[in-house]
Amino acid sequence: MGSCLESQSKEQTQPESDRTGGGKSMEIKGSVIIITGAARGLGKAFAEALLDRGAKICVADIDSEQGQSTVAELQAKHGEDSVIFVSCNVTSDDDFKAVWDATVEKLGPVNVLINNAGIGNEQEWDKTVAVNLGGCMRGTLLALDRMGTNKGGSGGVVVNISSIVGVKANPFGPVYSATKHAIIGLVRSLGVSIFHLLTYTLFPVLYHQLLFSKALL
Ligand SMILES: NC(=O)C1=CN([C@@H]2O[C@H](COP(=O)(O)OP(=O)(O)OC[C@H]3O[C@@H](n4cnc5c(N)ncnc54)[C@H](O)[C@@H]3O)[C@@H](O)[C@H]2O)C=CC1
Ligand SMILES: CCCCCC(=O)/C=C/C=C\C/C=C\C/C=C\CCCC(=O)O
Repeated sequence: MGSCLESQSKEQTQPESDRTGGGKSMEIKGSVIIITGAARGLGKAFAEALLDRGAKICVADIDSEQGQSTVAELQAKHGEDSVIFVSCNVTSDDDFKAVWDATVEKLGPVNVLINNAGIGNEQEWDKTVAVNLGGCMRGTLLALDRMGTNKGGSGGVVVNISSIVGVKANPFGPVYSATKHAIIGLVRSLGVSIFHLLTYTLFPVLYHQLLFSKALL
């Protein structure tokens, strides 16, 4: 974390209302947005809503078949230049960097990263930590490196997807719940210590999707 906290003293004097990194208000139209885990579910819904508002989207997902199918569907509605698919396992530094580079090359400089990819495997708990928490940490630190005003970037926005069980206990899924609590700790701590980017956390409650349906069967 050392490098991302460089030269914070100047930014710490910024007023709370001016923490977009670049100090500019956010315009969705024309923004370039990477969404992890957007092949389906909530991530796909974010992509649809943002495309409707004029953003350009990179769908970054480990499921290439579903990701390509989703992007074909979205391109049919919004055009080939508006949305791309890049294969990405969020537990891999190399994959994340390749997604960033491909997005810049095909869509332009990135303005927003949405760390949405998540799993709920309580048995293989280390995988759940690696994807849910590791994916958010890796993406947030990469975004700071690529967009941070302290690194010569223009600033930007990172949105990390937590959950209602990130603020409430969930005895049926303690590992999943712990990762969602940790995401809030990450964003809270970044929010008070560095202003090179604007960071948000979302707390969805329940959205019908495949994995959750399977978990209930
Ligand atoms: N569905 C819900 O009601 C809620 C969901 N959430 C959170 O929202 C996010 C999305 O959830 P859903 O859309 O429901 O899940 P989903 O299971 O429908 O979609 C998850 C997506 O992430 C992808 N993915 C999984 N592992 C990956 C990896 N290692 N690298 C890249 N992509 C990977 C999957 O291929 C899939 O496309 C998750 O972080 C979840 O914890 C939070 C609260 C409620
Ligand atoms: C009352 C439980 C509310 C859980 C809200 C939530 O975060 C739901 C997420 C659903 C899917 C997320 C994607 C992958 C995780 C799969 C299952 C998680 C099951 C939730 C749990 O074990 O806590």
